[in-house]
Amino acid sequence: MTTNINPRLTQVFRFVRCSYADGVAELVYAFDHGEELTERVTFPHAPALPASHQAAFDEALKLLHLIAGVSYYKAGVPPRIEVAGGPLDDTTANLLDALYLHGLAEFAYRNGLDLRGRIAFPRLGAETSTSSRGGAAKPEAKALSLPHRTLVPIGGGKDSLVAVEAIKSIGGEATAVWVGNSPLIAACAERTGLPLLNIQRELAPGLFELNRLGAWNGHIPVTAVNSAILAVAAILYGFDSIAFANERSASAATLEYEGQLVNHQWSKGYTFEALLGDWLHRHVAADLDYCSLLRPYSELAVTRTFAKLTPYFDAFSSCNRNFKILGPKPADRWCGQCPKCHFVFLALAPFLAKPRLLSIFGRNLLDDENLAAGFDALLEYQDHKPFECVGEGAEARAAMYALNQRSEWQEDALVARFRSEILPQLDEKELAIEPWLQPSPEHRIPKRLQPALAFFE
Ligand SMILES: CC(=O)N[C@H]1[C@@H](OP(=O)(O)OP(=O)(O)OC[C@H]2O[C@@H](n3ccc(=O)[nH]c3=O)[C@H](O)[C@@H]2O)O[C@H](CO)[C@@H](O)[C@@H]1O[C@H](C)C(=O)N[C@@H](C)C(=O)N[C@@H](CCC(=O)O)C(=O)O
Ligand SMILES: Nc1ncnc2c1ncn2[C@@H]1O[C@H](COP(=O)(O)OP(=O)(O)OP(=O)(O)O)[C@@H](O)[C@H]1O
Repeated sequence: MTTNINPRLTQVFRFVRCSYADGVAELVYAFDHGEELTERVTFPHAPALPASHQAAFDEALKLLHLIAGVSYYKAGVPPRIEVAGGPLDDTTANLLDALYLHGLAEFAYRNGLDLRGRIAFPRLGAETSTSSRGGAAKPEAKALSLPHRTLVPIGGGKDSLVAVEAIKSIGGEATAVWVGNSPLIAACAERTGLPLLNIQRELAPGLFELNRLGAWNGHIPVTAVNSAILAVAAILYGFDSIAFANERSASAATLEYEGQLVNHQWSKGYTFEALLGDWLHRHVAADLDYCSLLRPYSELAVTRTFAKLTPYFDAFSSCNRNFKILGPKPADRWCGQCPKCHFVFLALAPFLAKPRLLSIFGRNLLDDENLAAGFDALLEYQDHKPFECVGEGAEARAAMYALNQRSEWQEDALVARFRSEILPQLDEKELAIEPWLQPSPEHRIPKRLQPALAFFE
């Protein structure tokens, strides 16, 4: 299909319509009056929806349409946004304005764009005074008596597997769910021993055509898209909670640029979690909880816990090169070249026997001088943190410092380089690993799941 317009030259991005039938959601978008772009999400073995759940389902589907539009909007970033159903209430417009601005901040930074003041979802009462915009705050939606069971999304990496085992440790009823057709994620999901749910997502083919025509391109907040898909799934299949595995460190910005914080992982952060969690309570169901089970923990606290989960060692991978839709994937599960491989190696090293770690990665990344620049960026030494899902610079430094004190690591090329070149510029009092292992009190985990936090002690 050709869309034969250059989206960079368009004036309006249109949320045209969304529909659902027989397990398939269709989400339709267009630029100006150009050809329609249709994304499809397929829910397997979808049960019939009880009439009492229809309104909640429609709200969740509408939000999925609005959130998934970010993949297409970014191709042109035109000055105006139109929503077929009409203007949005304030909470919905606030959620979307924030998601598109912050979730596309890396995209904007890398393309030299400034989206501030450009993204404005149409909102009720916007044409009248600002103080009365959107009318009175919407009360909570009614509770749907959703079954006490949890959707646990699986990403193929360590974090979601830790969340699975934490829920299993309290005998919680849970289903391992994943979006897309990655065999690696499927293998991890199967390894959990939980019931499985694999939802398919097909981007509009026209997007790839737009990319070939020179559309704007770059990172999108994919966790928000997956979250909205799972909110629809929770109502459809009957789950009262969605427990992501987004660690505390995900809220930390990658860099600051002209007064704006740019966070590659924005939709994994706490601000988005709170916005979406509150929105679901108000618009969908008072008893549908959206949270991250790992929110109190740093990356290092998570890797310490994961280091005990040996049955997953030959199945998991955090290397995002495995998850590309197009293009080559690594020959084995770890490419060894990307920031995720570097960070996970470094963050697991203080908690795993060295031979075990080397057998997971097939090599010793800390003994390879060619990788110095990659590890420097993780330490925020002469560079900013990479645009990837990696921990904070300070926790990477704490991990490296811990290795520098271990005889089995001390002589490896990049640990020795840390000692001679970087350490003299640091304050050793700030390099202890222990503070990173302490949980923070900030989280939105529902009472029913809170006992699972004991798994991290
Ligand atoms: C796998 C990956 O890292 N992909 C990023 C990469 O995309 P690339 O062009 O190399 O290949 P594809 O992933 O195959 O994508 C093809 C095109 O499709 C567009 N696209 C893809 C998925 C989607 O949901 N919407 C889309 O519009 C994409 O723009 C490509 O042109 O580079 C892209 C540009 O920087 C990234 O956007 C791709 O990231 C994927 C959306 C992705 O799934 N990435 C996750 C592995 C990821 O980064 N997760 C973050 C979550 C952060 C968050 O806030 O959600 C993380 O773990 O930190
Ligand atoms: N394809 C997917 N389907 C459903 N959820 C996903 C998918 N990819 C990632 N997620 C979820 O998004 C969250 C963030 O992903 P992330 O990549 O950080 O986690 P991970 O893959 O479990 O661990 P790691 O950080 O080691 O890669 C996790 O809860 C993960 O389960």
